[in-house]
Amino acid sequence: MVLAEDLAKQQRSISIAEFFEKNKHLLGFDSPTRGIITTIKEAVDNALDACEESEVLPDIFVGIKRVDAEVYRITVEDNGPGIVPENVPLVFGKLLYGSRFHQIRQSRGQQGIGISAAVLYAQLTTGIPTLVVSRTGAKARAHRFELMIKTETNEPEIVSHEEIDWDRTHGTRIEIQFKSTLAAKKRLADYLRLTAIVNPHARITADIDGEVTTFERVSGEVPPCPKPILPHPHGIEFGALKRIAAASTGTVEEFLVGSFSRVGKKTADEMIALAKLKPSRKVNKLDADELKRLLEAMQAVKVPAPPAQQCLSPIGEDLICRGLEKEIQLDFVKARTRPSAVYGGHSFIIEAAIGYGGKVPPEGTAQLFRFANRVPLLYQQGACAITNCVSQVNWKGYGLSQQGLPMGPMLIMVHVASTNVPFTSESKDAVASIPEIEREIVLVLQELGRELKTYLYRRDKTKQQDNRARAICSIIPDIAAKVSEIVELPLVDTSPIEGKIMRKVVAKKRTVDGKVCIDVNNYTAKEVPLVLYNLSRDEAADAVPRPDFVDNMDGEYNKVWRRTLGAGEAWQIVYTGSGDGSVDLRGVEDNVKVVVDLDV
Ligand SMILES: Nc1ncnc2c1ncn2[C@@H]1O[C@H](COP(=O)(O)OP(=O)(O)OP(=O)(O)O)[C@@H](O)[C@H]1O
Repeated sequence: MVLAEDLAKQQRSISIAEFFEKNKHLLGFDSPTRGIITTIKEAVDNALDACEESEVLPDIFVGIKRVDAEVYRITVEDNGPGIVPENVPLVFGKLLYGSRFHQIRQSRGQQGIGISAAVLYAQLTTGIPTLVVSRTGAKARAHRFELMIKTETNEPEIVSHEEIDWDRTHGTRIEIQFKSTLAAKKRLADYLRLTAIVNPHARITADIDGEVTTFERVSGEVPPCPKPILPHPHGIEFGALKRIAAASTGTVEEFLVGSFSRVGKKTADEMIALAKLKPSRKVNKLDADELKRLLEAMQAVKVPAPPAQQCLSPIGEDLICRGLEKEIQLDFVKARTRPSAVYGGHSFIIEAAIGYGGKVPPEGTAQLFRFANRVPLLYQQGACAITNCVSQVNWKGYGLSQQGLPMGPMLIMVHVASTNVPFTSESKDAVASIPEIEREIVLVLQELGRELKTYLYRRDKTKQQDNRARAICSIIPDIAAKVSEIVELPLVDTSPIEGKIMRKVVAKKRTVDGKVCIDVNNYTAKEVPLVLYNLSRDEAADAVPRPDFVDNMDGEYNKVWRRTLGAGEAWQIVYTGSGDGSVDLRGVEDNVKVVVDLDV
């Protein structure tokens, strides 16, 4: 039998770095393929957080380069505030070291593990130290470090350190090398695209093994950096209360007013009375029983919700739509930002959007984009409360078929913004099932579902009317020809009649001065888009609307529109006015027609 004394010889404390070296899957490093994505995600999250904190428009470079058969070098460079040289080794060489863990506000990073876990993974797979260059401003020189982590002690090991010249005035560059593959290229591209959608103020340039893509920003405004708030009395637990009470020197009343958000003198007195304490008692002298009573009273007394506008930074409906439309061509897109709500004393806001049609693949279930604090969640979709909520909604009621998720050319985006996103694990892949959060997600999806239903109804109705009108219009020229033959009068132009029936201007193609032109005749328009469709639907769907068409208008309003079209192109302009117009269609294949839609 093993004696307690024998066991005692084997018992020793475990450093956090040793623990995560063995359990790297808990941090999102379960496979070499995933390692690349997790590393980039952690570094880009940090870059975006840092830029937001210093109110800089992020300009982020992400590079992946194969340097050996199985070894990849990952580079992430930002134009953030940089990191002071004394802290660089701790930020990258020590797990559980960070600036956000103790703050109650929305941020991408929460735990202080992310980037050091990537450094740990690199040294585990290749043994190569991580290179960090950081500069804090024009007056300071850049510092270049080669770093590793001493796993037994969870302390940084500085392999080299020197001051260098760097053409960036402020920012941070990190280069990590580890064993991996580029098997997850598509997922990586998805991650970058989704990051760009929810960070419309960021420019991200990615060089993935020589393939360069730039995600341009659609907004030139840095979102306001969420401000930290004090804990809410409804979100505090006994251990935390005991710790902060022991560190305070004032009276119970001063403690309540000074240490918690939304607690004024009146609320504090109510709590104190309910806990049967004297307001003048020193808070650090309360015994365990008194603290328990105080906690119960703090949670029983009604307190307004935490100040969400201050500590949260939702993206906003307009920017969500613009972000989605920039990356994905859609026929319909609507976004909603719910009012702030609270779970367990933590503020949160749910935002969501639905996109339909356009270039979204029509087969299969809807694409679901999940985000938490502006970070895309790429793994564990099935284990996430967001997925659950999407499946809970009765999409059939909104005219869609459903197999868990709704079916069809649809995308659903849900963003949970909170001072404390409840993740199911440290790898921050899935949102835990919290009834208050789930309720808000379902509500916002139902709101958007109703909007989508209205859109689909109108679209189907218009399609039906169009089909009928088209059937009638197709026989009008024949009738006109027959009538002109019978009455022996010249053939009249029936296009205005066809236009009236179709509630569109039907254009006629003709040749003027050797140029193929399309005339757009006799209509009265308010603000109408002129759409040039190639009859091949696929080609038309591929063509990008070109607002620059307007620049090519000759004269004012109802004059001639001229623009040379390439084969297979479709352009859209907004035209205000009425009258005749013609479009120069030199070089266009024969199968182009012009339709001015009047019912928009
Ligand atoms: N590029 C950067 N620019 C400025 N500061 C940075 C940068 N990267 C990291 N930091 C600082 O280093 C700290 C630790 O980063 P780390 O990624 O380990 O944790 P985190 O982002 O706080 O939380 P999480 O573990 O949830 O990602 C951050 O809190 C931040 O203060």
